[in-house]
Amino acid sequence: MALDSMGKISLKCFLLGVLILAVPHLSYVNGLFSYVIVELWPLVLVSYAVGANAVIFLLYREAEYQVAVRSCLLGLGIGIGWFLSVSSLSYSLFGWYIVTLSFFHWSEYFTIAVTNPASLGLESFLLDHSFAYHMAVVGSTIEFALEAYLFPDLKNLTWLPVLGATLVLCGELLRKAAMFTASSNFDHYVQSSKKPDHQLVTNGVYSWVRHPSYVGWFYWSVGTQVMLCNPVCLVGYIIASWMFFKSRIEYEEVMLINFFGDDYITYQDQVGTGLPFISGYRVPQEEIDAFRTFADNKDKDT
Ligand SMILES: C[S@@+](CC[C@H](N)C(=O)[O-])C[C@H]1O[C@@H](n2cnc3c(N)ncnc32)[C@H](O)[C@@H]1O
Repeated sequence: MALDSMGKISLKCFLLGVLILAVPHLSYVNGLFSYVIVELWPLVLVSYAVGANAVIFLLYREAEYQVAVRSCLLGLGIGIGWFLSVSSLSYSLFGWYIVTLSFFHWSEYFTIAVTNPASLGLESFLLDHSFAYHMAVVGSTIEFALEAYLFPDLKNLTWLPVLGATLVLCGELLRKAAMFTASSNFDHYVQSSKKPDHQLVTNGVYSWVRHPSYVGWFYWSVGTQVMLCNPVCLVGYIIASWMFFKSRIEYEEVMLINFFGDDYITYQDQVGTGLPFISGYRVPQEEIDAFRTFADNKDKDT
């Protein structure tokens, strides 16, 4: 798997953004420079962010610039989230949330750049996923801010955020493992017509569950709300994500049955979807029996 030029630009600009983490360490330098860093550190961080974006503006044009600026901002998100998480007790969980979101969106783009560059586009960042997704992020931010103000003790728990972070990490790992396993067969858009090279994947994490990337994303999104100790959004996220993946899996499986026929139906019999109370699209048993009898007879005739 070779990394194409957009993937390289994305990686470089993301790292340029993440490098903001090094800025406080410059305070070890003696003299006036050190004084500026220690006393005026918010200004120094803003200057770094502006400087990094100016470099990108000078280096890249058009499509490359669009990828570069998004990657850099997501890298800066990692740094800013980290600073927030270590500098303020009541807002430290929100800092982790920013780190989590920034890494997720950048790594979606980068993983597609590595595994399926033919389908790579700006939308691979999944930043414009849907209006509902944006509302979910805004809703969780508002709930966190309100509860941090009204019930600060709720945001000072330790075991719940650790549980949430574990869910986020496991969900992220499972999703990325699915993307690497399915490779060029994985597309952010559900395909409605079969590409000539589209193959059915049933190995690796696809032998554990039929929809590993959705299972990963489901637990990742629920994990973010556990991590934030957001009870209202936790319930909302479970219901909304479950409904979203239920309808998406049913639609996707109709397409997959069209593409792969009996091979996919056999796969469905052997492996579950991986999401609770979601069984996917099932062809009625009589139709499967009729089809298999027809296929057997056809084999005997030839
Ligand atoms: C966003 S990916 C999600 C894949 C899968 N549902 C999962 O959760 O890992 C959607 C694309 O993957 C393809 N796809 C889903 N399952 C597949 C499989 N087992 N083998 C090959 N392609 C698959 C679909 O055709 C669709 O275009």
